[in-house]
Amino acid sequence: MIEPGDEFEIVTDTIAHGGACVGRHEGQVVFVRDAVPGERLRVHIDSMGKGNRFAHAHVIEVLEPSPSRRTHPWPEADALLTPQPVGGADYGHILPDTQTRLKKQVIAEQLTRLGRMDPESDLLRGLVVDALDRTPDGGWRTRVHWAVDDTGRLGMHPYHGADVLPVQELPFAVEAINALHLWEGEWRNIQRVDVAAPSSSDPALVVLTAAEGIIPEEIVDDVDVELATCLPAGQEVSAVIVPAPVSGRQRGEKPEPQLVRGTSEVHEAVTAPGGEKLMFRVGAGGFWQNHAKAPDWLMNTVAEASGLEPGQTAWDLYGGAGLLAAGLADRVGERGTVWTVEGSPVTADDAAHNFSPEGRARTSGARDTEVVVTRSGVEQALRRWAAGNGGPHHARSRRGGPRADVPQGSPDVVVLDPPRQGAGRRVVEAIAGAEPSRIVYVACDPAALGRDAGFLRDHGWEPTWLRGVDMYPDTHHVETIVVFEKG
Ligand SMILES: C[S@@+](CC[C@H](N)C(=O)[O-])C[C@H]1O[C@@H](n2cnc3c(N)ncnc32)[C@H](O)[C@@H]1O
Repeated sequence: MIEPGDEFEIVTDTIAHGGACVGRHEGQVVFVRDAVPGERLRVHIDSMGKGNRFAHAHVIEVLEPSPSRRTHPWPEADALLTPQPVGGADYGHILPDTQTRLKKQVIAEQLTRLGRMDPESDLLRGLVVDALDRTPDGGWRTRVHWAVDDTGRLGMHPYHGADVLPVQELPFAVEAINALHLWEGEWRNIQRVDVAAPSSSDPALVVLTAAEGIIPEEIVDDVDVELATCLPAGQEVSAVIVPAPVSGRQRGEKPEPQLVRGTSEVHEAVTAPGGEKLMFRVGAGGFWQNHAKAPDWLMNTVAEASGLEPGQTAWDLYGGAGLLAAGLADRVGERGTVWTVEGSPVTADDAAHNFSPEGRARTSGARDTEVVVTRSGVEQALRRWAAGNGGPHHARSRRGGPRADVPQGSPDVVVLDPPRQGAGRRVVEAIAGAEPSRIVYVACDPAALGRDAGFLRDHGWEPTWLRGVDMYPDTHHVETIVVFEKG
């Protein structure tokens, strides 16, 4: 029987969802971090899983390396160099082509195991995972964050740990982020530092989250001095301090965010399907895709996968600042309708702005497209839609007319792009109940996708198109797009 603290040799077999490799020791399954399939390793058992049925381990020594192993490009994240590697690059020790191949295996495995798809189906056998290029500076991430330690220095957390380990330059970040040298500051009274480096000519936006009990207004001057210490001469930046998040139980007025320099938003430039340049406003803390090349790829791929025709109606659930909605609006044109639903107040406000007359997220073919932006949880919005469209909670607005915040009529296509936990049974069933002809599921977690694919298949929806995209290099994360059609 394996116990925490045990050390032994093991040969790793396959890759598992979540980044670890699977091996066996005396008949028991062991999930080994920092490994590559097919390696002989010496491992240390860190913990046992549910009912002691499996164990979690990390590598102490590589006895026979895989030909796909490389020196980790980031020493602070290299498990062979440090006992507490920082998170955020758990595939860094694997050659890039092998990373993509392993991600393909994980998608296929989750769609088979949880989605009950046939592993021998043409779709799974022909699965392609595209890899997005990095920017010329070698980075890819346009959104990063650091934790702050007790002395005000920037750092990152280790895998599943609360410590803050000092970290300076981030090798995966685009140059515009590392150029700020923020690690040279002492960020007292700050608990977290986020940076957004936009694709437009706007300067990067630094969002500093105040420590618990600190009022942003009182530390504006300190933060400004610290910025002056770090930034190279002539380096422009925007910076805003936001208050510490409040838990549901805390009462009283929340302190206001305080602008320190520049503006509290950035603009993101994206190339639409016909080649036009669109611009999206993204406010401080608002959602935007992380990989510099992801917005173009996603907008274009999803628009095409939707198969939408002029005059049709599309739903864009978990819509963010309207990235995918803009591509859908371009396809349905001036007689069509797009309904986009977003739960975060900042991001929903960005979407509303982006499709307003002042916004710049419409292609020339979508100037008059009806784009309805609803700030709401998706589940609640779908309930309101059902109530206004003869569903189980059929109802009119309080004034007696149709409900203003949801469109009338059924969708032709539903696109959904939920966060990691996926959409879940209730949302999936509500979408199926709206009877679109096509559902396009954009997933950042293959296991949640597999589970939701299983729900859709229970209702007679079958995957008809599938594509992966490796837009999180050096991590185990991967994006998958699946088109489902009825029957
Ligand atoms: C993966 S992002 C996709 C955003 C957008 N499609 C894009 O590509 O930019 C998911 C979005 O869903 C929002 N969100 C998360 N849970 C939600 C919920 N239950 N209801 C509505 N929106 C939600 C998040 O704020 C985030 O903007």
